[in-house]
Amino acid sequence: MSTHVMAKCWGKPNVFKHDRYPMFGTGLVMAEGHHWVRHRHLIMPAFSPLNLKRVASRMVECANEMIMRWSTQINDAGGNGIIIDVEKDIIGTSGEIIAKTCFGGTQDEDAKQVLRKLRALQTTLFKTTRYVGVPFGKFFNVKKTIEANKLGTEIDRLLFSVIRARKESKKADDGIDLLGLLMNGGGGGNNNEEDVLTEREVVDECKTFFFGGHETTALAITWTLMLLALHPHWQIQLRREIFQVLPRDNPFHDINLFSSLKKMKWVMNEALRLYPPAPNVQRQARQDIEIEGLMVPKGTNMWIDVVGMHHDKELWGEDANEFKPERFMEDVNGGCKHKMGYLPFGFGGRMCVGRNLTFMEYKIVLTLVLSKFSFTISPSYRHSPSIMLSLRPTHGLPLIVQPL
Ligand code: HEM
Repeated sequence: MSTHVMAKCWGKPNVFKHDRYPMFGTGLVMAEGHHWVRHRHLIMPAFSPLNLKRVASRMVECANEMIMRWSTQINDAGGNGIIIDVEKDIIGTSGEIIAKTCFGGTQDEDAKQVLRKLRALQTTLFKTTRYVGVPFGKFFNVKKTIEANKLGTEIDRLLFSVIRARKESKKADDGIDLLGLLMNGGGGGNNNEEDVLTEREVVDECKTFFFGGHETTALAITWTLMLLALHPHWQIQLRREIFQVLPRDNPFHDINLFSSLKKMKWVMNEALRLYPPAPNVQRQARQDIEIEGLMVPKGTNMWIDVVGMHHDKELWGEDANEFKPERFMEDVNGGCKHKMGYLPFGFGGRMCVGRNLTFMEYKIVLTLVLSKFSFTISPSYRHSPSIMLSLRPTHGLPLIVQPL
């Protein structure tokens, strides 16, 4: 069966669309059919390399603030190094980055509130035992469902007010943050009414970017730092590469040089293989589908276990569980025996729209932290990855951070 036919046969499970509505609304992650085609077409230009280059300086600003906080903490403690919960700080920084990338730093307080409420919403939806998809399941935990809807409405209200304020103020940098681009038809030069998102649609896309855009990227960086702390020779290799490729006095002078950070890319690919921040992808059969003699009846929900697939020895070989960035040296698929075996950003037409933003943020943050500090695992670290929509370290990531 061709990929084209497959794409039309599968949709997002209805059960998740309803359950996750307060978080994503009908934003791109949940959209389908014509609605999805229109949104994807309008949103893609906002993530073009040119637009991303324009927001790079905001990423550098946020990452530098974190570096300065760490340096101050280390100096205050005598200058030799301290234990820092790196996950917490990286998620905070990534939240600031997505807020600035979305809102351009013009509505900082609103952005912070959106992030706080989204986090509370995530805890309500995914940290408690709820019976999603179980018949009458919503009656088992009415309180949590009401709480989630309330938070969803509050986030909507905040975002509507941000959009209206933006329309009234017409700030000079409106066009260079994601919100400005979405409000102007995605930055693709669209002027047709059909080609401009409504306020409601912009709100849902902002929620999607805010949530989908910061935690995943932060976790990619967090798991990478854990792996580098465990494999110091890779830490040294990346640092050496950074100093060879980027000018020491102004590393972000030319963002095009990032493409020469080859080892950093292998390390990122390997971290995303071992600890994919999006640990599973779900689909529902929109019609009866036959796959190599197997009949999947219409309505069937399917989970693609990305973590399982990324650790499958039949696909990756006996060293599947080992950290070996060099497997990506010659092959973007890391030598996986199946072309669909490596899916950190999903697949086909629904592949992650924000991956270039992630690559940029990942390289900026890693360049800055590795240029200033070395990392070792803290004795207090307990390895316990768990899934709360994304794959995260349950007890955070305490690392010993030392100045170079
Ligand atoms: C390490 C970082 C990231 C990972 C691992 C990741 C993972 C994914 C995956 C697996 C999908 C496919 C979901 C599916 O098919 O059901 C996806 C879609 C999506 N991602 Fe990401 N993502 C990341 C970063 C981002 C960022 C930075 C943004 C935006 C600022 C973003 C926005 C989206 C959107 C809007 C979609 C839906 C695309 C569509 O259905 O057309 N993601 N992402």
